[in-house]
Amino acid sequence: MVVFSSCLTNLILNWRKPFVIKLSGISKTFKVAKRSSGLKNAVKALIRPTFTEVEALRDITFSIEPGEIVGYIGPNGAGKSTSIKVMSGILVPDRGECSILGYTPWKNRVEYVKNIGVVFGQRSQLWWDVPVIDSFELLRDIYNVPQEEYHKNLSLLVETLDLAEIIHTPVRQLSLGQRMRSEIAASLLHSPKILFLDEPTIGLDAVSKIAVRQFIQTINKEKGVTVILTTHDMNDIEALASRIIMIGKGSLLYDGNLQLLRSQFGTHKTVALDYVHNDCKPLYIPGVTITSWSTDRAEMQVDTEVIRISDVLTRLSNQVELLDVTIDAQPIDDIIIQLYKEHQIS
Ligand SMILES: Nc1ncnc2c1ncn2[C@@H]1O[C@H](COP(=O)(O)OP(=O)(O)OP(=O)(O)O)[C@@H](O)[C@H]1O
Repeated sequence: MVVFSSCLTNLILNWRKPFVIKLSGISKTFKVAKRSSGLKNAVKALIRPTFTEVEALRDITFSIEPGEIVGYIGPNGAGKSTSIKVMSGILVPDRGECSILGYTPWKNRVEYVKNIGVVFGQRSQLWWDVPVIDSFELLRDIYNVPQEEYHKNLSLLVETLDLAEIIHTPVRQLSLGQRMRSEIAASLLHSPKILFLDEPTIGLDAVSKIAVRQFIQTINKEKGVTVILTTHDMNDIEALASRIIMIGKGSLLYDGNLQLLRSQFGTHKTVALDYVHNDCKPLYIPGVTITSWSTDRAEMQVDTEVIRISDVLTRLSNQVELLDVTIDAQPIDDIIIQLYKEHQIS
């Protein structure tokens, strides 16, 4: 299994480090009513309902240090949102322990939530019909934020998230990107130490995505906020997270460094060559898959576990006069898909 050695190494390395988040053996099963189509079956289900169980989380264990940005990834239905709900105290797990800043999230909830911020990209914590600023003021009162702290945070958030022009607009009139920036601001008004972001860039255009990413980096660097980020966008992960935790079908599949994941699993490189006009046919080289070949340019995938790039170039330079070479690492998306396939969770 790939939970693997890096997981074990992490556990050993982190043995004595302080943790802000520690999950140990967290499991959660949902009981779902079975429904078949047709009126007869609907009546039957009403009289004698039958249930099936969905194991959303199975024995999830990991720890996170203060100031980390962790990418929490996995395919649809993997259990990411369920994990975030457990960590933010919305859901109580069936088994296992969870300690966040010394709190058990689903106990002492009122005190606990003063320390965390949560953004669900698909749901809003803002009041739909009132201007953004009114929601902010309500949240200030709910979290009991002192006036001075509130105003300091508000002006910083308005400036960095570019909210000045939309703060008096009712939420229902905002674009998705404007709403998301307001949601993120709302989650930070009470100066939380930990921020849970569940798909914060979903549906955003490229400019808004970059703005959200830059902001996450800023609050992490300048305020030391620990960030747990779930996303399907690997660009978010590459831009923000040096560590990823990957789950699939409720189980932990990988916990480790993004670069390590690349070097362990990213064994394919894309090589493009430009050469002096030449009519020769492509060479067969084990470990090399030619994806295009013309009289002055060739593109290929090289499996670096089979052959080194330098050996490929030496063999090809015997055949053509090289003008230019471009080598691209395997995109992280491909590596992730490969891992999902290996675990049969795609
Ligand atoms: N309230 C619920 N009742 C029943 N089943 C649920 C409930 N919430 C989640 N599940 C199930 O638990 C599993 C994990 O769901 P979860 O929403 O945590 O996945 P996810 O990784 O966040 O997926 P996505 O990327 O699609 O948002 C899924 O099979 C889902 O159908």
